[in-house]
Amino acid sequence: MLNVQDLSKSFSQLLILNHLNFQVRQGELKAIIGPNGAGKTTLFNVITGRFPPDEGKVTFQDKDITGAKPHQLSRLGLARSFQINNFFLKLSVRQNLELAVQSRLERRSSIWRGLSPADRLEEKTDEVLGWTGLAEHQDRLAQELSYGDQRKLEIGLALATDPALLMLDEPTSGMSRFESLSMIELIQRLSERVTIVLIEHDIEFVMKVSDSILVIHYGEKIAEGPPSEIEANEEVQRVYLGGL
Ligand SMILES: Nc1ncnc2c1ncn2[C@@H]1O[C@H](COP(=O)(O)OP(=O)(O)OP(=O)(O)O)[C@@H](O)[C@H]1O
Repeated sequence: MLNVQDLSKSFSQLLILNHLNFQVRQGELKAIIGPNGAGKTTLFNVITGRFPPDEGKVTFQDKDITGAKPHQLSRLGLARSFQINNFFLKLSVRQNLELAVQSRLERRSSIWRGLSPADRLEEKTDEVLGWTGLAEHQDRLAQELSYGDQRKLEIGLALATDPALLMLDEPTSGMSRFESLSMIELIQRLSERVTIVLIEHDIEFVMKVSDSILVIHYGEKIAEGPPSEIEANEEVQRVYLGGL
């Protein structure tokens, strides 16, 4: 589904991504881990068109998306959820989701089986509220949500565009243990219906949910494989995990 080939990126002559290669298969949950400053967020930024790469190529569903802008990627079915709040604080949860659904419906009218536009909007918004577990909060203003629920709303906004691939940057960061557990449960549920690439620091979580893990260090791939292989990899233990 996603193919990253020989991707490099420097800032001020400092090499942040160093000839990275990896693939994400349809249906897989791939985690990207590595120490602070390893280049994980930069990798997301380059894949999702925030910065162009210096070298290399990214293809998504066999289309070259190197340097494509976020709105073009969203149209193709690649959505990214941010660490920052990307929604309207003074609109309700439902209104925020409706705006995101609307932008997608205008482009994907063929999949909606002859329902009226209002019914389609309602159906899809209800679906996203159900997936994210936010139905009971749908009439609350986004600013009134707990931090954990705001992060779920972020994911809901990405889901509202019906992505084939969802990219999540540290979805549990800053959360309480309780909020993290609820987020982990959500991501496990979502991974049954959408391909996910996840940057995450919580190793226990990563080991539990991932099909495949990519480990980067100083912008280079040092290991890639299923959790059992990563856990047993000596270089990974040395540079990152501190002996699992
Ligand atoms: N826009 C930018 N301009 C200059 N340097 C940048 C920019 N973005 C990132 N960097 C640098 O690139 C390096 C990698 O940062 P990045 O945020 O990608 O790492 P990370 O692996 O996501 O780290 P963390 O786990 O701490 O979030 C850092 O040294 C950072 O200062």
